Order: sequence, then C-alpha cells, then structure tokens
Amino acid sequence: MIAPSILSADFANLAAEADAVRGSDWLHVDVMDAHFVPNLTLGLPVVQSLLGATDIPIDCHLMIEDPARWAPPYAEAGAHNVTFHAEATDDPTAVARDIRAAGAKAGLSIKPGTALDPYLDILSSFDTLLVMSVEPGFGGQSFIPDVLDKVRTLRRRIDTDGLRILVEIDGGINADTIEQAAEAGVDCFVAGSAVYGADDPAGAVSALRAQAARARG
Ligand SMILES: O=C(CO)[C@H](O)[C@H](O)COP(=O)(O)O
Repeated sequence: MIAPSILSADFANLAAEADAVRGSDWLHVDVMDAHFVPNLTLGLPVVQSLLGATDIPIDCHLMIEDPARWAPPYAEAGAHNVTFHAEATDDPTAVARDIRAAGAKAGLSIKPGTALDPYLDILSSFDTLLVMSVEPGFGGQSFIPDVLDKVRTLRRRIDTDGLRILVEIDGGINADTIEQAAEAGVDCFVAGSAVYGADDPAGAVSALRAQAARARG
C-alpha cells in the first residue's frame, strides 16, 4: 500500500493534490501542533474539508500533544485511520479504544529513537503500527535505515501471533529506499516528496507500489 503525504503537496490546492494521486491506497495527512514537533501544519477543519473532497481513505498522523483529547474528533469526522504518538501519552491503549469507538482504525506511531519493546505485548490494541524513519516534523529528510530492525521485530511478532496489524513506515521513502523497507516487512509506505515532487504523482505511486511488491516477493 502507498500513502502519499500531503505534507509535500500544495496546501493552497489540496483537493486537486488529492486528485493528483488517485489510485493511492490512503492519503496521509500530517497534523502537527508546533509543540510535539517543531512544525505547524493543519487541523480538524482542513481534514473535514479534505474528507469531502476525495474518496481516498484519509490516514491521519497526529504529531500532537494530548492525543486523548484531540484524536477522537478526527475519527468522528470520518478519517479511516487515526494514528497518534506513543511518546505523547501514558495510556496508548485507552486512546486507541476511543479512536475505535469513534469509528476509525487506531494507529500507534513511534519515533526513530523510541523502543518498540514496551508496545509488543499490546499490539492487538492497534490496527496499524507506524514506524517513523525520520524525526517527525518535516518532509524531505533522509531515511534512517536503523529503524528497519524494529520493522523486522514487528513483522516476526505479527506473523507469529497471527495479528491483524499493518506495519506502516514514514519518512524518506523513495525509489532508493522502498525495497529495503519492503524486504523488512512493511505493508504501507508513506511517501511525500517522492510522490509530490514527481512530474506524474499518480505514476510515482504506481511505480513505488510495484517496486515494493517485487521486493516483498
Ligand atoms: O510525517 C512526516 C514528517 O514528519 C511526513 O509524512 C514524511 O516526512 C513524508 O515526507 P518524505 O516522504 O518527503 O520524507
């Protein structure tokens, strides 16, 4: 699965930018609050407008403080996935429960320096586990290959226990990096600059998906 990140799109033309990646599995929307991360992007009103402007399922990535308070409204609005950060809450299972109760899939994200181990025994609380492969905050950064050890561990645990969780990766995914991520066991690839920086964004999505599928075998 490929999820283009609108962080690299033209914010003045978001409906057209969503249309430019038709055929994508999800549309990844980075919500940043200038507190949890040092950048500020968009919030619920923009997500509500986007939901009315595209049929692509919206994959909300909340890089914000206090997800217990702010995450459920994104689910109520109709987002397909609402992902929040493990580092932003002491009770990730409660946040996930509230997101699911509000009608969306629940995702947990971890920064590159955050250990996976504390979350391995609560994986069934989530529908996606998003492994950040850059420090969250900005698009166009270089992929951090060390995070693939966490992806391999996740993949093993999910397959061994028969869990229904998607492994998502976000940051620095492009034609040079997607194969190693796919080989490690990623299911869903977020790509911002590699898609919206291409002359043909929809074509870039198809090419990345084909490359990942070949690598997964
Ligand atoms: O969450 C993000 C940054 O915090 C973005 O989704 C991510 O960086 C995508 O951009 P690119 O593919 O250009 O790295």
